Amino acid sequence: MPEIPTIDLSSYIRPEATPEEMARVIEDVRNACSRYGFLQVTGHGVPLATQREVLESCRRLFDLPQDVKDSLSLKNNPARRGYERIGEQVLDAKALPDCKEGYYLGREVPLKQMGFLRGPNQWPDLPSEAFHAPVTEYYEHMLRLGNSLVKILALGLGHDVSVLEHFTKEPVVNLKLLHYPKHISKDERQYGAGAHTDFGAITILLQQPGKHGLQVYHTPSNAWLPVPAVEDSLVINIGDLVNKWTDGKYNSTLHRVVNASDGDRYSVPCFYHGDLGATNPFKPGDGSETVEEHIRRKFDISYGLTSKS
Ligand SMILES: O=C(O)CCC(=O)C(=O)O
Ligand SMILES: [Fe+2]
Repeated sequence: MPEIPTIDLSSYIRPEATPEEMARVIEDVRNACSRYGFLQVTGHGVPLATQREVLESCRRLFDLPQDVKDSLSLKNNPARRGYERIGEQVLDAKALPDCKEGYYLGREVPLKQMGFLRGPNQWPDLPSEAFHAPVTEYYEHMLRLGNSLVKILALGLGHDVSVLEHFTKEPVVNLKLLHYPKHISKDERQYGAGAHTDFGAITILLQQPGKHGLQVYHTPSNAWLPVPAVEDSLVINIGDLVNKWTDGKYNSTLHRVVNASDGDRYSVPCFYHGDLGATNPFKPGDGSETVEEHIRRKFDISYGLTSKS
């Protein structure tokens, strides 16, 4: 059975990395992206304590009373920051609504500049050290790692990193805190997250260690490959934007979640969408839609929203 590859990023990230070491990482990432659209990374520079704290923050948030969480709903927020109830998102229209609850947050943007995917966060009423501080710290690491990863991808495609100038100018990078309750449904159409591809450029996913459940579709073997939830490994996957921009050279691959653990499962995907006004950095002037147009269409469909609601 094929396996999603694991790549040690430290030989690219560390300051004393040699050009040969960096080239090796670029090549390994390129192969994983074209073969699977998915990889796991170690040596990514995100401290283990920061990973544990953000997962604890998930638990604290989702343990709040339902009415408190509902008062933070993303549906009332034009920036689409905030809370999604269990069953509110339908990632696979052929399956039942997702058995997960979620919470979006991103860069703090002043209210007067609020627009789709940009604006102030909706912070729950929890002490800073229990939520705001650890989540913000994790977010800063995601920004840094995301910026490195998009460079690695561009280099692997044979481009100079300067092609990313507009795309990385003011990138929309959003975290989603997720909670999957214990899977009890006997209905085979019920998933934690229905089969989908991610909308944006790349996703960096933290899974709660030992809480397996993520499965990736592998076309050549017509099989769903499990991506084990290994401590200190982050899952990276290609989203639809990069798939489209590279004509499928880097694949956005179908994946889904069934909480395989005996209890709650928490995870934290980070969606690196890029600058909302950017178009294809690898083929400038190809007439492709902007990042904003692309994401808005996919996002709104999955929540049954129209752009105005
Ligand atoms: O929770 C996971 O492991 C994956 C979540 C996911 O695929 C998503 O939110 O797009
Ligand atoms: Fe996903």
